[in-house]
Amino acid sequence: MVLAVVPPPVTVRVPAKVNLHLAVGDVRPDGYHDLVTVFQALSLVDEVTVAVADEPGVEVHGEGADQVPTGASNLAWRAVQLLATHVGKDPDDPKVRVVIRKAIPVAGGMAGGSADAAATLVGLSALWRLEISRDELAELAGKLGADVPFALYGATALGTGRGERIVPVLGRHQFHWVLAFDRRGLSTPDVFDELDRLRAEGDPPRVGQVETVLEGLSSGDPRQLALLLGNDLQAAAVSLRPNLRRTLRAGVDAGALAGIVSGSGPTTAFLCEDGDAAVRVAAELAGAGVCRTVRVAHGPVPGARVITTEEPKPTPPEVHA
Ligand SMILES: C[C@@](CO)(OP(=O)(O)O)[C@H](O)COP(=O)(O)OP(=O)(O)OC[C@H]1O[C@@H](n2ccc(N)nc2=O)[C@H](O)[C@@H]1O
Ligand SMILES: Nc1ncnc2c1ncn2[C@@H]1O[C@H](COP(=O)(O)OP(=O)(O)O)[C@@H](O)[C@H]1O
Repeated sequence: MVLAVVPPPVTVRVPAKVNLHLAVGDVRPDGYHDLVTVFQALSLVDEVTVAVADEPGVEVHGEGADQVPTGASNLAWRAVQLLATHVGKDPDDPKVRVVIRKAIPVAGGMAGGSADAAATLVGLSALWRLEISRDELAELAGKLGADVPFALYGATALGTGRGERIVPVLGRHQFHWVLAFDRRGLSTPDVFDELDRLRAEGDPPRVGQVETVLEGLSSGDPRQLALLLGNDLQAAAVSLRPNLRRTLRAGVDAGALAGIVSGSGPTTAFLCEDGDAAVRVAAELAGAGVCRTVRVAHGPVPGARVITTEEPKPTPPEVHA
């Protein structure tokens, strides 16, 4: 008698990111821009469960689920196909179901789709019991999108190249954030295009040196860090969504130390003095009517990691003669 053991589903928790510093170079021949960025992973997380299934596919629930494709263009599904190909499985019949529970706003500049892809890579590595290092997964992740490798590592990190080359930034200080979600998302390529347009017409502001931001981080003083936050894409995001100017002002009026557009936006992120201040700022910002939803978060937090693996449940015994 042989027991056919189906491996149990694997659930992975994966963080959103904010860019504390985002310096954007000129557009390259491949359409990408060279970046120098400092990512921080925040306690706003998606959860992704991967399971062996006869009916493969992706299900999406939660924040913005109706705006996320469930077919082949879902970034998590592209991660399934890429990893399957990499390890010699059939990418068109991977026998996997992916269930995504979203809290990260869709097209919000917080890398939610990238997070789901990174979580899928980590989940499948556990489900398929692959001997594969984080660095090898990061190589694959970079093929899925510029932001995907960071979601594997989490914490705070320096990103260069397209943003996919990651070096950890050490530090033990926690920072407290308020996040304001806008009513609709913004397309990342549209925001980069808008920056190119603004630069062709004039001279939108450019962020300073990354070294000063790294010093601000290591001081652990949110007041110092607040002075150093900067994002070259902010002018472009505000140009496409002028209402963000009002949101940024409202956050500071509510008591935040500084506000910034997160990545390509339109989510705005407000750095606060401490956790209590963040709760107060969130309450006041929510009452100001300048955004759809407000969340409190802290960072840095770890990257994509498995949170549950139930004991294997044997299927009813199959008797082989
Ligand atoms: C802007 C950032 C900042 O962290 O984050 P988001 O705001 O999207 O979360 C990232 O660079 C987004 O990374 P990601 O969303 O993974 O980008 P990709 O899918 O690789 O690229 C989408 C498109 O964005 C533009 N793009 C992206 C990265 C980069 N370094 N230069 C670019 O010009 C290109 O037009 C590209 O076709
Ligand atoms: N798993 C996913 N979660 C969210 N968005 C996804 C996913 N797969 C594909 N997308 C698409 O990717 C686009 C960018 O989404 P997202 O990663 O949330 O935003 P951003 O690039 O601004 O951080 C969205 O328009 C969405 O339709």
